[in-house]
Amino acid sequence: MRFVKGHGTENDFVILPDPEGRLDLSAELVSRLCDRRAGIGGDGILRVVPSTFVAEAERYAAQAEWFMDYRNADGSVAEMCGNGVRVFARYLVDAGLATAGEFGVATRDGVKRVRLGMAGDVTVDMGRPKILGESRTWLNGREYRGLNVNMGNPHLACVIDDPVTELDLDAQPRYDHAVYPDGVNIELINPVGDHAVSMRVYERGSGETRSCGTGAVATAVAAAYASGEKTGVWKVRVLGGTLKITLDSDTSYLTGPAALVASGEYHDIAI
Ligand SMILES: N[C@@H](CCC[C@H](N)C(=O)O)C(=O)O
Repeated sequence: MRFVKGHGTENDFVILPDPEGRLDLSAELVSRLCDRRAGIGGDGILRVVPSTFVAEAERYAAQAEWFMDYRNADGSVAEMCGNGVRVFARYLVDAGLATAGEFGVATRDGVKRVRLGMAGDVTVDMGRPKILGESRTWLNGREYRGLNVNMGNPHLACVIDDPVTELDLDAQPRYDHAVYPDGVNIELINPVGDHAVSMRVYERGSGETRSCGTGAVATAVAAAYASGEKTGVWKVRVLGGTLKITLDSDTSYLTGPAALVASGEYHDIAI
């Protein structure tokens, strides 16, 4: 199985080119690939498949030739991945499957427009964040309140007073299952300056990661909400770097680096 390894602010992915739509990705295979000791290692998988070959993406084929089939490291399926789309776009351009400039990528949350040059940052139009109220999480013996933000996938974005650097995110923080029946990505946020925040994230299906693009947009939404704003540009510092989020009145943009770092062949040895 051919693979390429890439990351966006150290949110890392195994990219699997599947031009003929032949790969059968079971949850077990995904978790073996993402295993950091016995596999290639990654927070998730990006299967690159023509939209016309996938029932759930066929309707997007006219606007987006390629479908990003995203899987979390535990094998679960997610609707969207913001850093993943940026890395996916970088891969398409690098592999000669798309031309630098602007184009659409099909995802389970619809078509995302990406903008990139031959090198440098990648910007994605992430759509309008949906604020669905407030909710709570419990970790390290504390309760934190936050905003329920849907970016195609579910988020709980909490601006907190405790320093995020001191949180223990080894285990899944508890959350309200009635609000999030399909699980949730949880962001813990400290303001660190004018329109600048520091964020750590516990991702559904992957555990703590060094960055999360959809989570960074949810973070900017929560930070803006906390300061009574609706639009503006926010810097979100994550463990793996910095992302720029632009909140417009009718959409949001995620900008940051995307790098391809290795390629090779995977030999699946199920033990
Ligand atoms: N890291 C991603 C989000 C990946 C999906 C998430 N874990 C979920 O299950 O919703 C990003 O950059 O947005």
